[in-house]
Amino acid sequence: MAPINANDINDAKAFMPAKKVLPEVETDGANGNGNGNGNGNSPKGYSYETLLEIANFLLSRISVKPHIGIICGSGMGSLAETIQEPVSILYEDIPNFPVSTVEGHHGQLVFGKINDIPVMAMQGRFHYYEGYPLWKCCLPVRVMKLIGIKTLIATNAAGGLNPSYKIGDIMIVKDHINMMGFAGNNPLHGPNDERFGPRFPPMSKAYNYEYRKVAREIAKELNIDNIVREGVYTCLGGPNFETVAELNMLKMVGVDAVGMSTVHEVITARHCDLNVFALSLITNECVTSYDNNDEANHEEVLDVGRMRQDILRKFVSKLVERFAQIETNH
Ligand SMILES: O=P(O)(O)O[C@@H]1C[C@H](O)[C@@H](CO)O1
Ligand SMILES: Nc1nc2[nH]cnc2c(=O)[nH]1
Repeated sequence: MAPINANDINDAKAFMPAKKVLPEVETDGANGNGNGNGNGNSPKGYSYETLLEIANFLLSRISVKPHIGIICGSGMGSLAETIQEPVSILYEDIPNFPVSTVEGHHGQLVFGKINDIPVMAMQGRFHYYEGYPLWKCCLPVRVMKLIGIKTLIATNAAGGLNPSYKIGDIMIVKDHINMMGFAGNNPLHGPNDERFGPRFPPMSKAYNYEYRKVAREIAKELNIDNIVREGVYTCLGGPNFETVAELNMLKMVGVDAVGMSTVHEVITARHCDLNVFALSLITNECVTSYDNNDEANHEEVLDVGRMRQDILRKFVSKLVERFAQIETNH
């Protein structure tokens, strides 16, 4: 057969069904799996130098370096409202920074103090389902490291899979299952920059044991230990909530709560040696039976965040205070 050329292809288009307009999704320009830098130029993500520029841009706007970084989960942005002497910087004003596209994620960094401890909070995180490759979802974690953060507190909204969990419970994350990583989608995919961390970072102690112990003590002091649990989290790509069969499979492999974030942030944080604490607010009970007519929805997720905001603010304030003490004693 004669070879086809560009004109043949154009002619062929005339016989195709009406063209679908697809949203722009960032890929690495190689295999389209979203692990690359999003501009098609290299599979690496932003260079160390670009991240340093972002960190320096932020440092030029603040007078005190933060020690603890907080990522606010869906509907949990009010955690950043406990920050005293706040300096807020919109994501859209930060060079090379992604922007938030999800309701319940405000889209700004807030610097200041909680209980006199310098902190920075992400009021809004980035998710894979928004079209960002995983490395880009986690870019702020590396920026935190470059700014001088020692400890990351990641919060998220999650569906409760453990049948003993109730809506409004707070689950201290003791471990995760990296489902997206099983399929090869990992924020550390691509060439490794040793300035951040090793090629093969261990993950068996990802969630700091001492922090978890202190968190359980704080829960008792605040008299909320009846709603505080400890369990295993997993992240799926989203944006759809899970099917009954998927949830039953996850339950079988030991998942207690399911969400769409955190795991890749924690991997990135541990890679660059940040201490990690994470918690999930259980915003809905996962539907694991075909007889149950309930359906998960984002409005409910945001409502439960609002309902629990006072307790979460008190809990996180105490965590910040005690984690900072632990770090000074080390
Ligand atoms: O940012 P998080 O993980 O808290 O958000 C969860 C997962 C989805 O983004 C959203 C679903 O309601 O909540
Ligand atoms: N994947 C997932 N994410 C959530 N975020 C809040 N609830 C849920 C849920 O049930 N599933």
